[in-house]
Amino acid sequence: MGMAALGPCSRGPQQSPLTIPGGTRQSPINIQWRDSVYDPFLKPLKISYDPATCLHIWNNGYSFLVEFDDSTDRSIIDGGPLENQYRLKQFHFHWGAINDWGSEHTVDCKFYPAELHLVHWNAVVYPTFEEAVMEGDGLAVIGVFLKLGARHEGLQTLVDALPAVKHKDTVIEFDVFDPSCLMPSCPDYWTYAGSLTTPPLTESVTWIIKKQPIEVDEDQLEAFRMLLFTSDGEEEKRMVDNFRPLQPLMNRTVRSSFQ
Ligand SMILES: NS(=O)(=O)c1ccc(S(=O)(=O)c2ccccc2)s1
Ligand SMILES: [Zn+2]
Repeated sequence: MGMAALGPCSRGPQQSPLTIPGGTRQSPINIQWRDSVYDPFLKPLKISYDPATCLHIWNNGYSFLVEFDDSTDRSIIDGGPLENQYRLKQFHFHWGAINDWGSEHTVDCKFYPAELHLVHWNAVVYPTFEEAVMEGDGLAVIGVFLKLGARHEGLQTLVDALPAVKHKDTVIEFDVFDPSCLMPSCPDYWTYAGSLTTPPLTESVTWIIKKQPIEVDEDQLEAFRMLLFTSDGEEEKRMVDNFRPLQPLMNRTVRSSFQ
C-alpha cells in the first residue's frame, strides 16, 4: 500500500494522499523556486488554438471540462520542453472551498485559490489519446494559477455557461472559445516530469507550469463553487476542494525557462 506522502507544505483539510505504489513521478508537487534549475535550452512555448475546435462543457462529477475536437492538428502546442507538437483535448480547473487553497501545485508552499489545466496529447507518436495516456511522453499539461484580483473578461463567457452544467453528467454545447485568452502575458514557466492528478494517475505528463498567475474575481471563483459533484435528484454536494494532495518530488528536478 502507498505510504502517506508528507509533502513540505501543510494545506487545510487533507484526505490521506492516494500515492501510486511504486510511483516515482507523481503530481502535483511543491515547486521550490530556489531549487529549480534554469535550462537555457528550453524553447519558448508555442500555442496555436483554433476557437472553432471548441465543442462543449461537461460536468464529469470531478471538475468541469471544456472539450475540443482533437481529430486534427488545429489546436496544438509545440516548443517549450516538448519534442513533438501536442493536440489540445480539454481544459478544466481545480479549486478550493475558500480562497486560501484550491490549486494542485504550489510555489514555495504558496497555494492559489484555483489552477487551470490544459490537457494535450502526443498525436505525432500515438494513434489515440487513450494510448498516449499510458506513455511517459504521451501528455503535456499546461498549468496556470488563478489568483484573486480583477474580473477576467475572457473567463466570464465560460462562467456564464456554468449554471447549465450544475449537476454531474450534464453537458452543454460551447462552440467558440479561444483558451489562449486564459494564458498569462509572461512566457516564463517551470517544467517537470509528472502524472495525472486524478485516476488513472498514470505517469505520462510533461507538466508546464506558468510562473505568472491570471487574475479572476471573487464572483468568478464563487461560480466554480456553485457547481455540484452530485447528479440531479441526489443530495447536493458542492464541487469544491477537487485537488490532489502534494506528492513527493523523489528523484526529479524542476527546470525553469527563466533565470
Ligand atoms: N488533473 S490532470 O490534468 O492531471 C488530468 C486528470 C485526468 C485527465 S484526462 O482528462 O486527460 C484523462 C486521462 C485518462 C483517463 C481519463 C481522463 S487530465
Ligand atoms: Zn487537472
